[in-house]
Amino acid sequence: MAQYTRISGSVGLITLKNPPVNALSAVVRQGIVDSVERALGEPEVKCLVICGQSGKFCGGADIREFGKKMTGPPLIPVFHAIEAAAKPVVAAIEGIALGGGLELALGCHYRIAHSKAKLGLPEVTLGLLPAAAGSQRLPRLIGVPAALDLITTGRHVTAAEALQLGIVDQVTDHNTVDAAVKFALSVAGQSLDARRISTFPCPRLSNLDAVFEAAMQKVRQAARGAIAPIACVQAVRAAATLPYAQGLEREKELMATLFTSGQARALQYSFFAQRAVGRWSMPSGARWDTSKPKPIRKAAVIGLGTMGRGITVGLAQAGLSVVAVETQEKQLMEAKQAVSGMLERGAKKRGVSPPLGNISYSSNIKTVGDVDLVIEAVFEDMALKKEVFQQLSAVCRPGTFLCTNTSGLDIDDLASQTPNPELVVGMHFFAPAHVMKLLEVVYGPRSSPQAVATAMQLGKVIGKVSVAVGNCQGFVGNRMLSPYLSQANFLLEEGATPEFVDQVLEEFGFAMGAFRMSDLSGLDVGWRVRKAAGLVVPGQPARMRQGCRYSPLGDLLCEQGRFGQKTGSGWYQYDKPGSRVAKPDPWLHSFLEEYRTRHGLVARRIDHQEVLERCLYSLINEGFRILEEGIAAGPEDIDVIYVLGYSWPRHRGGPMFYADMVGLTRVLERLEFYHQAHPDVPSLQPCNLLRKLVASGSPPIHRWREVIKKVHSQL
Ligand SMILES: CCCCCCC/C=C/C(=O)SCCNC(=O)CCNC(=O)[C@H](O)C(C)(C)COP(=O)(O)OP(=O)(O)OC[C@H]1O[C@@H](n2cnc3c(N)ncnc32)[C@H](O)[C@@H]1OP(=O)(O)O
Repeated sequence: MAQYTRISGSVGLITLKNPPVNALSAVVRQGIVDSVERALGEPEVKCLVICGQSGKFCGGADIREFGKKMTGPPLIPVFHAIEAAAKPVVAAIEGIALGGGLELALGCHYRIAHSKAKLGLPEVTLGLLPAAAGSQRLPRLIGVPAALDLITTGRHVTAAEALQLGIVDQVTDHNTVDAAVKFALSVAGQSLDARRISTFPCPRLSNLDAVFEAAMQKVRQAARGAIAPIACVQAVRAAATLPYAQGLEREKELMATLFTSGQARALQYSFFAQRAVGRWSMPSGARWDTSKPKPIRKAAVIGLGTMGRGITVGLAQAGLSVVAVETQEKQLMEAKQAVSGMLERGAKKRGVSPPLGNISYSSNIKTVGDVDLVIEAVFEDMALKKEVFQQLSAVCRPGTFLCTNTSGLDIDDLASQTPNPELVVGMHFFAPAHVMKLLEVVYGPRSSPQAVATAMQLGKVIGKVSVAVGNCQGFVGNRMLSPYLSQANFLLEEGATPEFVDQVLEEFGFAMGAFRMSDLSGLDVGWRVRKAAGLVVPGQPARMRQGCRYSPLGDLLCEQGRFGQKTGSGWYQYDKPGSRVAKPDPWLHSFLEEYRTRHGLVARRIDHQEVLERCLYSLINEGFRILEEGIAAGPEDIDVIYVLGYSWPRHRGGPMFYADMVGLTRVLERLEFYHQAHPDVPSLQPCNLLRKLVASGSPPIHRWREVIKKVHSQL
């Protein structure tokens, strides 16, 4: 609702009340209309202030109303009524003014913000554009280049930047409503002619075409197929070239296309999925709301390689006290220098001082005796990790949580090295660990709910989106990647090139195709895992392992020392080791031809559809197996992992959402087709849960949990 009160007799105060973020639901919109009408009708009222309750101005349109039947007054006429008011209306912005929230403020005559407030038009991140006249008012207020930046990126700006850009008129460190009331009284009675943004001409640009061409090129490059950023540029162009009313029409047309698009659905699903993963549950019945985390004040990181350094930076930046341990003095000194550099660069960017004092460095593992939680981040080698866990068990005080940063090793096996396996959880960070948003929190069969809750909470404290998953080979992310990469390799055997496979996957929206990604992360990483799994043993049949098809192509490249970017060659060639520019490699093409000849394989023409379906559907099929086994609690967990950790295009929601969009029947049929053609590839065999979902009439993704529950109860 919107509550109307009077302050100091002559100020009408409208307070938006719709927890948690005062979104502009139908009731709130109606409340604003009624309150404005009332205030304008009261002769004693000289001016109005609009604010939000609980220190939050407004989080924008109510996203939960999208896709439902529209009720209540539409936003544009509401904002026009405010702008047209004959009494000054001041927005008192505390906390947030986002999307429709900022558009509401732009409809007001003045804007006062608290110094800690964040403002922005993030609609593009939901597959939309600021279609409550934001795309038309903002460029008129702050000019085209700045408006293009804000609207196409959706970034939030601080109150200080908003003041500099001219979005707000005043910033206060004190009570914002008091400041707004005082301000409103000071301007009451003055002419409002120069305060109605819709009447402003858009600031002229001499190089208008060049500015929009550059903006379009920039968003096309960054968008990877997303349509909303392009529509945002078109809407701002309308503001720059058309009268306000016509610009508004164009905004409406563009929004109509976006509003019902699959991309908007996917992005809005992704928004809620990222919040839903915080409400985790385990097959044992333990849940986020019944498991209390222990507060972590002091943590230790063991092993200061690339991952350990990133984790140390993340913890220190979040204000925790960190003991950083590396047993070799030389490496310790190098790590200290690197970590300090990362902290200094990060602090410079954020305009704060680097939290160097939060970290103490040591070459002695015994110095971790008084920490609340340890994150072991030594080399990915089970024997080494076991040794470290045994040492930790001896030196840590009772009750210390022991976490391992691993991308796939058995958490339970590691836990068995300690007298308290209930305190052990996996924390799978993604490189670079201080930047990447995703954290897989892996529980073993003996991990206590409190250990999981503590790791999830710590993830939140250091700014990660944490997803709780069960213990299995590769956990969720890497387990699903395995069939995807296998298919990519099989396609090479059958006649495709790395360039073609990558082109198809990048056109789908991945930042990098399977082969460019492997070159970046290093081919030796997978080689080591395959060796440990007993797959790379001399004397084995070349293309079969345990009765299943196997491609040794990656192993053969590694045997040649081709580890990817770091060695200057892998699936592609590079100018020099470490270079990032991948070029097609004639050597690789002849190598593939020789390989096919040696194994009697005849190259055939492979089309886009086959590449996409075999790579993506095998990955999705593994996702269904993971749900069936209870390794992930719901499809949202998998989708968040893929969007945040594996560069799955956000506007496609994630693999499980994509399967829902394609249609489960279609996914099942195509998997059956490919499995018939490749019976020796078990990952193409449709899994039981997928069949059950199709047999249940292919319910939409938000109802899959009901079917999953039934499948689990039958086990
Ligand atoms: C019908 C046609 C209308 C056309 C209008 C077109 C023009 C306007 C479009 C818009 O305004 S679209 C919305 C733009 N706003 C946003 O994108 C903001 C989204 N929210 C956020 O970024 C964050 O939630 C926040 C506001 C910065 C707060 O972050 P915080 O970390 O503090 O909390 P969260 O866990 O993220 O959120 C808490 C809770 O609130 C729900 N929520 C947040 N924003 C909205 C919203 N705009 N509508 C509905 N619900 C919202 C969020 O989902 C969380 O709830 P749970 O999911 O955990 O239950």
